[in-house]
Amino acid sequence: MKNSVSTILKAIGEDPNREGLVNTPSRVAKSYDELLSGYRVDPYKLINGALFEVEYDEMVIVRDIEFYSMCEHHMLPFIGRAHVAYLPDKKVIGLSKIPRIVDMFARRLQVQERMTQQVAQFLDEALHPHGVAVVIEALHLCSMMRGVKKHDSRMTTSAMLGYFRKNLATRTEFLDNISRSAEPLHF
Ligand SMILES: Nc1nc2c(ncn2[C@@H]2O[C@H](COP(=O)(O)OP(=O)(O)OP(=O)(O)O)[C@@H](O)[C@H]2O)c(=O)[nH]1
Ligand SMILES: [Zn+2]
Repeated sequence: MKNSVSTILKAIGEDPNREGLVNTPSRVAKSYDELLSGYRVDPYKLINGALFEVEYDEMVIVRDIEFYSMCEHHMLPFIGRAHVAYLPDKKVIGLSKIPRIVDMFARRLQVQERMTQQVAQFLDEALHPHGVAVVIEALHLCSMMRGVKKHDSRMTTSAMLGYFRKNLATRTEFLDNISRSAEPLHF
């Protein structure tokens, strides 16, 4: 990775040996290691058995989970918030585990649609709930600082499984709840 970054520095006309850049290849390598660490995470280890049997069958919603991801087309960041809900079938998951799952899928080269589905599908597989819903809103730097240069266009994607897909009232309850979200996205 370090050699490749040096090559990029030369290709853009920089001198990779000048003082400010000498350590840049190793910094970038370290930084990618962190930003793209999601490939090396086993999601079942991540949830660490934090699944609990509870007689609770109403909707659980965790909203405004901030995340940082990288688009696979340009390797530029997209950042935003995920809102996740599920309808438990006797099993609930530790609260902190949902943001951890979002982070794990965010820290890969992604398109927002796939990331949305992966979060929903993993929760479905791990919890076997009556339904899962994931809505993600994000700003894509590739559309803001280059290309079409649209600063305010945010992308919203959703994945609805089980009752959230079949039952309009369930979906509406979730969407109403997240529409009362915090302040708008910004950099
Ligand atoms: N659907 C989707 N598209 C994305 C995402 N991230 C980036 N893109 C888009 O991926 C597309 C790649 O298009 P290309 O024409 O191959 O690449 P490009 O020439 O850099 O495109 P422009 O961004 O239009 O300049 C662009 O339209 C991006 O806006 C994402 O998460 N989901
Ligand atoms: Zn992009």
